Order: sequence, then structure tokens, then C-alpha cells
Amino acid sequence: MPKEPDFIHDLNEAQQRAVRHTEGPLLIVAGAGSGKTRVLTYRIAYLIQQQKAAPNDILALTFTNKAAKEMKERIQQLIGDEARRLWMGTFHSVFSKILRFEAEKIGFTSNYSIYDTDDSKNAIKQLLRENNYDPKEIRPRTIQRLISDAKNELIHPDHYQEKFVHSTLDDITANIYGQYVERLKHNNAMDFDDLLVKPIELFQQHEGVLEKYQDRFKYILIDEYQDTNHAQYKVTNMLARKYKNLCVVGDDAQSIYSFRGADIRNILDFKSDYEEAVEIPLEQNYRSTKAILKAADSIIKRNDSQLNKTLWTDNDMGDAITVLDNYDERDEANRVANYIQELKARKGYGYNDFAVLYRTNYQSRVYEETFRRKGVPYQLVGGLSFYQRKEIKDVLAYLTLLINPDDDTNLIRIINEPSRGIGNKSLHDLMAQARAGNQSLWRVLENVGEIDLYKPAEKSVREFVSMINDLKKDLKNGRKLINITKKLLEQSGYMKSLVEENSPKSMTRRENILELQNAISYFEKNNNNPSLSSFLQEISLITDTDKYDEEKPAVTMMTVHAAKGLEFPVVFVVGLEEELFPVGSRDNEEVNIEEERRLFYVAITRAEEVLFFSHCRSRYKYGEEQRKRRSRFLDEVSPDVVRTETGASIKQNSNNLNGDQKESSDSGSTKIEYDWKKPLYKKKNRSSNTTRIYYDNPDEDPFQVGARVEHNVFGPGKIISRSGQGEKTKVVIYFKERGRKTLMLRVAKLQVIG
Ligand SMILES: Nc1ncnc2c1ncn2[C@@H]1O[C@H](COP(=O)(O)OP(=O)(O)OP(=O)(O)O)[C@@H](O)[C@H]1O
Ligand SMILES: [Mg+2]
Repeated sequence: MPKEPDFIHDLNEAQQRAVRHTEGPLLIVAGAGSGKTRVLTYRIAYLIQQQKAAPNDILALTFTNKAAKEMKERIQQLIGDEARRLWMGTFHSVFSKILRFEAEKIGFTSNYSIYDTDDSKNAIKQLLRENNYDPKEIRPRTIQRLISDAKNELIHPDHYQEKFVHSTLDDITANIYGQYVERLKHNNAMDFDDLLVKPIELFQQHEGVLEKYQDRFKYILIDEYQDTNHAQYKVTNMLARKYKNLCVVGDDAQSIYSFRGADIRNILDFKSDYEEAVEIPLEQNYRSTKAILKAADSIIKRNDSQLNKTLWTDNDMGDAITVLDNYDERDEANRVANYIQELKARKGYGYNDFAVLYRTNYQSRVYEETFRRKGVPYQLVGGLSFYQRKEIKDVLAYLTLLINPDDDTNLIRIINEPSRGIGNKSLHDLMAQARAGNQSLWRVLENVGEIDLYKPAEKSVREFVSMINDLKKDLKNGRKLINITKKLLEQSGYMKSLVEENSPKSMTRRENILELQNAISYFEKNNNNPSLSSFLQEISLITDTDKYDEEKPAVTMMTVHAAKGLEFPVVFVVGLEEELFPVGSRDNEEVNIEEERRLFYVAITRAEEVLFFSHCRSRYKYGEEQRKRRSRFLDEVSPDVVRTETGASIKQNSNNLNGDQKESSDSGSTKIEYDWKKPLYKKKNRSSNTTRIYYDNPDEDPFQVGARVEHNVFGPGKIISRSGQGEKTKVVIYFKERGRKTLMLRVAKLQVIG
């Protein structure tokens, strides 16, 4: 066996134990910031370095694509390029890949389409219509949610009836569910849930296939295990049955996806499923100050159902958490923006050190306006993702048609987009024909002469078919995807119609399509085997969280859900009001307060150094100003680590807002006392050798006079002067051990340290 790698010493004793314990089931349940993700990362590097497994024998499952990418990069730094061959990604992306290889065995082709929530909603809407339900009365989204829940619980359509029939809605769902499954199969399409459920079917029906993957995945690792649902639990259990080298890490206190079927029991059951399972606790938090951890702890211990865990830190006490008591949401956003500017100026943070976290996406709007007005750069994570935009989905639907012509849902989407005279009536006739003959819509189009269709529409159909066939030929002949896309945009008249419309909206759409072309070119240049089907499957799994760029000098705005697993030096948790955080009840469903509290715990534990809570006394809702009560969570936080700051505008407006608000102890003019002893920059990921040199952007450059830095060879020192610009910037540094040196900033490979 090779000698142990040096990198093992980047870990504490418990973490090392978890890494060295390579054989057999391993469970790590530990608090936020205790290095769970880090352990997984190092464990993978260790397995490869110790030659326990080749990279492509290891399966690692993460919650976002971005988390997978980061982990892979880090492993690459530790052991080199081999890491690229790991099976690493979200459940969806890994299993969509397996399905691509095995699709034929369960009646699909490897070119199957992936339906996002929107596509499957459209398919359900269509089915509701065909079954003479009015989609305005029976909301497709509701049916979709029920079907999705059933799938994740692995309830087959045939058994839905037995399980659920209590109401008309259940009846309708039972009816539609079976048809929906049929329709998707007919369309050679899978929805997001299928990507988890179909592998189980595949493995159950084909023992040999299961064995092949059981053999392959000698080691399986899962991050954020508390948020896996029943289907995910089952599929990984099946795969791990042979070697039983399954390592799962999670934190029951951070389970925040029960509405998507995540099941905390998966953690609890792990020990009973694997009696030989070893459990290793991690107790040291490396992320946050003592004050932040104390706040987090005081919150989570209010929940009845929490596993007992210890979490402590060696980090400083840090600043008290500031509660911003605001008049309304504009006041709130303004104060947050002011604090960002001030902390940046006084403590040397970069914009990317800040995050604004909220409970629901719409809260970002006022922040966007305010930040724009005040010149605070930001990046918004969430909302409508690029690939969900209408024009992008249209173009992708065209492309899908080239490889999966039986996909009716995508075909219907663009058959008359742009308008080519195939109206609703004609489409209805064509669909009826398809249903009657039990064939796909595309087959009907190909043989349009056989049916009695309105003549001008028939002509359009013929032209459409010949255009698609022509493009298919190009694809077969190996013509480049980018050229095919361009041709398609031209021949379909799609671009022309946008240009003719000539509205600001159509111009934006055009720009988005050009951006899509960039994505296609990039994909073609950076893949060994750039097939259209792998492109389409890959991008249909891109989520908005994946786009977040932590190096971009901008404040991050996202929901707490999206922030899971991430960390930021300064965090603002905003909108801490009753009926917002915790959320108000929807459709008379009872709010799961314990889950809301866990969500608040997740929010708090994203913060490394400075944390703000904020709430408003009034907020606009449906165009009217409403009074708001501060969140119960604010009263639950240990009082000795928070201090309240009442906004000046509350004083001015105090006449119209009295009553049940708690009077805050501090006056509106209080300023936080900054702790000047604290370092300017915290050294991050020391072992990763990340060197941030922002010489292109002096604004963000941390290598200013006074900064403490470390040099590979000369060790630690302090910048005492600086001259020149851009690439020519020079710094004079006084090194503790080597004395004074003048260095070119660009080549010096300096790291800012705390
Ligand atoms: N032994 C260690 N030495 C130095 N830094 C560490 C150590 N372990 C973890 N860290 C750092 O602490 C931070 C938190 O680690 P990590 O993200 O792995 O925690 P986690 O348990 O996965 O947190 P979460 O529950 O939020 O997902 C990271 O910046 C990580 O690099
Ligand atoms: Mg983590």
C-alpha cells in the first residue's frame, strides 16, 4: 500500500479517522461547518491515492452540480487529473447518465428527453384536456405535485387508487397518473422524478444490470444525506449491497426538503439497515465565530426531534449579531446596502464576501432595485433560470425533435412557433389522429396526406416536416451542432420573427438565443464526444444554483434553501417576520415550524464572521401596506449574543406604528463597535493554495498596504507599500523571517492571511 498522503494532516483527528475507515458502512451525523463535505472530499482523494479504487469505481452524490464541481476540483488539486473520471454529481445527473447507457432495457432510447417541471405540467395539462377536465378548475400543478410525491414514494399507478382514494382530486390523480406514465413512455421522455425511479425499475427488472453497477461502484459516498428521499435511499441501497462501502454524511438539524419528500428516517434507518455501520461524530466547527454558533445552538435546541450532537469552535467570540429593526422593506434594503458599503470600506471585505438570504424568492426584488440604485454589485441566484426561458425552451424543443421525434410535448411546443398556420383546430385534428392510431404526432405529420386537413395547414405541415428532416440529415452527416442550430433558427423563421417584432422583449429574447449559441459552441469545443443528446440531457439538469460564481465581485442574493452547504464571511438573514419566516400557511396546510426552524438554523450557520438579522414592521402585500410582527425565531435566539438597532425611519413613523412591537433597547443612532483587532481577511482553505490576485480590479484587490500576507518561500509578512498599476503592480513586504522584499504582485503568489 502506498505511504499515507501528507494531505491527511489537513484534517483533525476525528476527520482522519473517518477518512481512514474505508471499508464498510460509515455514518457521519454532525453539525454545520464541522467539515462533513471536507471529509468526503478527502476520503475520495485518499481512496484513490491508497489505490483502493480507480476514480471511475467511485460514486459520489452531491446536492447540487456546483457542489460536485467544487469537490472534483479540490480532489484534482489533491491527487491530480485522474479525479476527472470520478462518477460525481447530483443524483439526477449521475442516474441520467446510467439511464443513457441502459435506456433500451426499459423501453426508452438513449436519446430520451428530460422533462423539467414545466414540460411535465404541459403534458399533464394536455391529458386533463383529453380527459375532459378543465385545467382551470383542476390545476395541472396540483396533479403534478401529487404524481411526483407518489413517484418518490415509489407508489405505482396501479396502487395509487388503493393508497389514496379519499377525494375527487385523488380520483383524478389516480386516473391521470397512469396515463401520464404511458404518455411519457410514448414520448420517449422522463421527468425529473423518473431519473430516480427508473433506475430502480431497471435494477429490479434486470439483475445483471444491477450486478454490473454493484461491481463497478466499490465505494459510494453521499453528501447532505438528510435531504435524500425514499427513492434516492432505495437506489443507493441497491447499489451498495455488494461491497457495503457506503459513506453518508448529513445533519438532521439541516433537513429542509421534507416538502419534496426528503425523509429524515433515512439517517435513522441507516444504522438498522447496516448493523455493522460505524458512526463517527465530528464536533469541531471551523466555519463560524462563537457568537454565531451560540445563536444557532439556541435555535435548534427548541426543536423536539433533533439528534443529540456537540458542536464547538476554537474560533474567536466575534461580534454580536445585529438585529436590524426596520420600518419597511425599503428601509431594510437600504440599511443592508449601507452596511455592506461600510463593512467593505472599514474592514476590507470584498463584495463576494456578503450574502443576503431570504425565505422566498420574491423578496429579492426590492434588494435588486436598492442595490442597483446604490451601485452595489450583486448576483441573484434563483428565480427563472436561463434554460427555463420561453425562447430557450423553444430552441431546445426544436433540437430535441431532431433526435427524439416521438416527443409530442416538445413537438406541440414549437409546431406553430413561430406561427406557420398550423392553428389549434388543425393541431387538434392531428392529435386526434395520433391518439386514434396510437402513434406519435410526428408520424402523423410525416403522413399528413392520409388525413383530411385544412389545406393551407397541410402545406405548412409538409414544409415543417421537410425542414426537420433536412436538419436531421445534417446531424447524421456530422455537421456541427452550432451550425445546425443556426440553420434551424434561420429556416424555422424563429430569429426573423423576433427581429420583426422589434420590441425590447423580443430583443432580449434574441440576445438569450445568441447566448445559447455560445453555450453550444462551448460544449462542442470542450467535449470529446459532443453529441446532441448529451448536450440536451446535460443542460436540462442545470439548476440556477449551479450558476453562482463565488469569485465574482458581487453580493450574493439567494433563498436559504439555495444556500445549503455554502459559507460567507458576512450574512444578512432578512425578512424575519411572522408569516414570512416562518412562512405563512398555504392552502390551509399547517406550517411545519420545526422545519422552518431548521431552515433558520441553516441560514445562521452559513455565516463565518459577521451576522445580521433583520425584520420590518410593515411590508407591502397585494399593493397594501401591512403591519408585520417580528419572527418568533428572533425571540428564541440567545439574548446575550444579539443586539438590536432600530432604524431612524421608525422614529419618524412611530405615530402610525405603535402597539405590539417590542421596544428595542438601542436608539436609532447606535453604531456597531467594530472589532478592529480582527484580521482584514480570513485565510480560506489554506491547503487549497488558492491565490486571489485581483490586479485587474483594484477595487477588489485585497493586497493593500497593511494586509498580512503569506509567500510560498518567504513565509508570512505585511505589505508596507505598493506602487504601479495592473500587471505592473509592485508591493514591498516586510517578511517576519526574511526581512524586506519588493515583489511583482502578479507573480508573487501571495495569499492574504489572518
Ligand atoms: N480540519 C480542518 N481544518 C481547517 N479547516 C477546516 C477543517 N475542517 C473543515 N474546515 C473548513 O471549515 C469549513 C466548513 O467545512 P465543510 O463545508 O466541510 O462543513 P460541513 O460540515 O459540510 O458544513 P455544512 O453542514 O454547512 O454542509 C470549510 O471552509 C472547511 O474548509
Ligand atoms: Mg457540507
